[in-house]
Amino acid sequence: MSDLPGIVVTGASGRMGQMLMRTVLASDKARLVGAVERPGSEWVGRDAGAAMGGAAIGVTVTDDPLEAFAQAQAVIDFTSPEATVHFAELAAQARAVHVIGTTGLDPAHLEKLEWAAHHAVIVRAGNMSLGVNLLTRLTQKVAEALDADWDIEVVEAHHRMKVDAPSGTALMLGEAAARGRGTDLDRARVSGRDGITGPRAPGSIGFSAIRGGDIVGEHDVIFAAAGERIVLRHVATDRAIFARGALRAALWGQDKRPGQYDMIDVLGL
Ligand SMILES: NC(=O)C1=CN([C@@H]2O[C@H](COP(=O)(O)OP(=O)(O)OC[C@H]3O[C@@H](n4cnc5c(N)ncnc54)[C@H](O)[C@@H]3O)[C@@H](O)[C@H]2O)C=CC1
Ligand SMILES: O=C(O)C1=N[C@H](C(=O)O)C[C@H](O)C1
Repeated sequence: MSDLPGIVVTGASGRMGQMLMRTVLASDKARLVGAVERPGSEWVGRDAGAAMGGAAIGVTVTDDPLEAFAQAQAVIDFTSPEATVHFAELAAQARAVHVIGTTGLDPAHLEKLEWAAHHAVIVRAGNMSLGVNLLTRLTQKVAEALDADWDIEVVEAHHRMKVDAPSGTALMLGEAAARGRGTDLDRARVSGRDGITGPRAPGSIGFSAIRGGDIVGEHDVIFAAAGERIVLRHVATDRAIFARGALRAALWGQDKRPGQYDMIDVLGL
């Protein structure tokens, strides 16, 4: 039997789940040992490769995460906040690295991840791509260099099926801008203006979300001053960038101590 790290992908039938399974199957650094879907999914009980429309791969999609995680060195999880919190507990019990791409987690969800991170490695990021993580660094630097005369706005666009807003990436970029400016995003954040809003609150960081069609993910960080404007932009055209980052995180986490990490740690940025 191969000693390559065994990976379980949760949310196997999802947009990211399928991309993740293809990425792991194509890798010579890891092997796919499990695929998990929610109870009631028509994928449960089917071979994961066949369910994706290809050849059988010998991995049956299951709705029993506990059984699947017991064979895994890492769980890659792009599902929903409720599912992710549940998986964190089970991955910690199995001492498997838990790579979390799920977005839309609220403070109560994040608190529950704290417990799990005492027992196992968690790598979580609202965006697993190299490009976006580099952009967070650039955003922080630009925000550090500019004074409060420069208004900061984050604009994001995603496909029509996306359920959370602002996107996890937009929040990462907003956090980076707030850090650079020495402020707290929770206080500075203004989302989705509508109606008679009055003039822009000085020092605020604004978020706007566009939803439509099959847009993979686009993010602009706008620094606007009187007479000039800087726009930092990332455009994702292929979900493979997120899957590659997630697999890299799963491998990176293998020899790390329990705790919470992000893609800046993984990429060494
Ligand atoms: N961090 C990153 O780089 C990225 C994060 N995402 C995030 O990943 C998440 C998923 O995105 P998509 O794949 O587009 O969504 P999707 O809706 O296509 O897939 C989610 C899958 O999770 C499954 N699921 C839900 N609850 C489950 C449970 N209890 N057990 C097992 N499976 C369960 C659903 O049945 C579905 O197949 C979202 O939060 C999205 O924002 C998406 C792309 C990149
Ligand atoms: O739901 C998506 O599709 C994406 N979600 C992540 C986010 O919320 O930022 C990452 C990427 O933009 C795609």
